[in-house]
Amino acid sequence: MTRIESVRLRTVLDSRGNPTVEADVHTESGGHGRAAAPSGASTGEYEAIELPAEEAVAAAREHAVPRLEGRAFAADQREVDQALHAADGTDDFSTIGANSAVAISMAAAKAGADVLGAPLYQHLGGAFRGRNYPVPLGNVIGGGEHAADATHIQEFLAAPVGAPNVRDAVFANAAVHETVGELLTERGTPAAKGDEGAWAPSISDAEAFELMAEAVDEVEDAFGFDIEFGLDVAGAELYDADEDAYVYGDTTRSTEEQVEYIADLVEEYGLVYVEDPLDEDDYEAFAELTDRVGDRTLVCGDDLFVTNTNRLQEGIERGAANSILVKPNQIGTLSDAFDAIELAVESSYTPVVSHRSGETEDATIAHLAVAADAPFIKTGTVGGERTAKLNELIRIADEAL
Ligand SMILES: C=C(OP(=O)(O)O)C(=O)O
Ligand SMILES: [Mg+2]
Repeated sequence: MTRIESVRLRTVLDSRGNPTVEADVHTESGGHGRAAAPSGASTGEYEAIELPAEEAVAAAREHAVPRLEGRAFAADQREVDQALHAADGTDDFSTIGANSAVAISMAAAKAGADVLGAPLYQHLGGAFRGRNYPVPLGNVIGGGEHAADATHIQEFLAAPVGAPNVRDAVFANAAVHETVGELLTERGTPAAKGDEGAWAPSISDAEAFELMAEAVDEVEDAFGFDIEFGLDVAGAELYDADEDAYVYGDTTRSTEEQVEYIADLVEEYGLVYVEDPLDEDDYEAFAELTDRVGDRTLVCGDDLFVTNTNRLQEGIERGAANSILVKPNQIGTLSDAFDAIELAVESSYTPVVSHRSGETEDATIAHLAVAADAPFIKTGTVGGERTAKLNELIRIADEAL
């Protein structure tokens, strides 16, 4: 019933104005799914390979499409994703590109859901999913690789952990974003926005912490529920291997000092979430920090784990973290992303489903988070490619798909 009739690939615009891969999957029974690959800027060294979009399209047309058309069934996600792996023949999707793979994988899932007449989250997660919603982590102030001349820490993330429902949580994050904008105006600090729509003022990290604390308190009072905040440090971008130190402009910190610094920040600001506080190769320092603060905060591996079960397994064995960021395009298929989530949950690691800095209007990750019962989703705060996911979460909760 869901046999794939055609897979069409093209390049479309992403939010940075770069070309990215879009896939259309049609089934013989008339089902249709469309999905587009996102793209990172602060990418992890161990991610699956994103090829230049046109190259990825050409390679997938040659190697993957013939294995899918007339052969694979869209509703059999494992079969589709195994066909993508077989077509690629490498362990990092360097033949067809993880960008082609993930676009086809997600489009097939949507085509399968279309034929079955089920919302995507239910097709992926089953009948018992759709009652829990992830808390959105909202990027409010940012710099690093996402904006020039802004904070060293890549993302300051509002975390409305006390929100009674997903809609209130989404609006609370937007309110924190707006409040930070007002506070910046009051201080006479001009601010453009970075790649994910977060404010990107030329201020110190210390000032950003002050602003976050003030804005979160204000919005917490207005909304009447608990709002905390967290960080994506993107430590691999700060780490300089030659100096063996974390470089924050004129300030450098040794690994020991970095662990101390982050532990102090967790204490001082009650951070509920710290992503990539250390370099992507340093399981040991991750473990040291997790040992110190893992009972109070999520220590999340993004570049550390790259949604890869082998790297996650190593992290679990070494006690490196207690949370994993899940980005389907880091690993190339929805099946691989689900495997990472399942291994995480079995090992009491909290999965956090995430967007990339380069995005499209594709909202698959909203469905993935609900399907997998992920407690958190990181998908920005404002801006059309970010609200595409946030509004989809609101629609899922409203059963208005
Ligand atoms: C979303 C992120 O940024 P990018 O997509 O640039 O890796 C991140 O680092 O978590
Ligand atoms: Mg990150």
